Amino acid sequence: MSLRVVNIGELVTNDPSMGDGTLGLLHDAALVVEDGRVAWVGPSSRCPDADENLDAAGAAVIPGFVESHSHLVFAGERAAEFEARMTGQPYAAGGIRTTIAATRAASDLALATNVTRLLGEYRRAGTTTVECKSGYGQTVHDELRSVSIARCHADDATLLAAHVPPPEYAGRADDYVRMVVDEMIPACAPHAAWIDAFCERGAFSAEQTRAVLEAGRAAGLGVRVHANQLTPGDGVRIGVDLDAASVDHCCHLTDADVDALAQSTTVATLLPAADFSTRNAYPDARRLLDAGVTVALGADCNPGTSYTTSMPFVIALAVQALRMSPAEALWSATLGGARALRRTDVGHLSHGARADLVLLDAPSYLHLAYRPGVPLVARVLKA
Ligand SMILES: N=CN[C@@H](CCC(=O)O)C(=O)O
Ligand SMILES: [Zn+2]
Repeated sequence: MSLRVVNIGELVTNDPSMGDGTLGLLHDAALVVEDGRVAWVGPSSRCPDADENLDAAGAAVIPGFVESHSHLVFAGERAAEFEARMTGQPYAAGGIRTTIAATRAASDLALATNVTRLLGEYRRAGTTTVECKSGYGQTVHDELRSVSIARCHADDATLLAAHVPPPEYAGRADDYVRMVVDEMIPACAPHAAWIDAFCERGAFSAEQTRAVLEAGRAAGLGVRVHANQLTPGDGVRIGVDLDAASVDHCCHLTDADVDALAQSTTVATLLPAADFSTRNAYPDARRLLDAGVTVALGADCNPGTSYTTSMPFVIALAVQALRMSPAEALWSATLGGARALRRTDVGHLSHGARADLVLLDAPSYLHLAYRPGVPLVARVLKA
């Protein structure tokens, strides 16, 4: 089964060998998909035949967005906490416990239904690859069902074993970490691809974070970290030490953190929608980019700090608030996300890539940032 997409006004391939600049831009282009993969890319006038035809009518086509950071396995919502924040309360990691209580009380069906609802939102807004974390259970039983639901519905499942010490371990975070290492990781690792921990005041210390990540890595999981979100700390350093695929948030970095990232293969994943919704400091994206760090952008959908699934919104925010160029922002939301998940098959439209295409209701990808808040995703094709 093959499909050809013709009359593409502007095609973003993210392959510099195929077109102009880092985005590998082509104009008046066409693309052929065979068995879910990109089989041919070139000028529309020379496009080979295919079983089916799709006329893009001069619109822009981009790779599907790659979301490398989401928390979709949860019950309930926290609009009241949001209102309190918007009227003066600071965000603190403790709000996570509200969602832990609701998630523990929810059925598997309710949790899975929430995940598929949010994945549908992501898809309609152009996202074709989604990593999904557990983390609102924080018992062996609840993390196991959370990570199993994540694996069943999302592309990549992450065991966020250390999100916040749950209420029954209040004041005993070391005991909680011991339970995670001895019981939770052995039970859950077979169902996940990644281990994650929230290294932050009010969540887990540097030593506790390292213990959880090392145990996850020893169980065969790749490493990712919630690092340096609310305060400066050791999360980035630990992530780089453990060859994390990604350190996420990165709002409070020292020069040493930036240098360490620049000399590593660890991606810095920026989540500006969380900073927008908490009114916290944005990360310094320019400092990271100028130092040569690979930067990804994610929406971080979760009920506490970032209840959005819109990567176009994140791109617009990255351009305005993080001072990224429109091209940098699109790259970071597509191929940057793929790098953060250590995937080579998504985030670009080179020959052989998974055919994840987004047709925009716009002549250029620039409109994603130029027309903020406007639903420009006209059609989404996954594989
Ligand atoms: N930072 C920790 N985890 C989430 C927030 C979770 C919550 O507040 O429920 C985040 O990525 O922003
Ligand atoms: Zn998160």
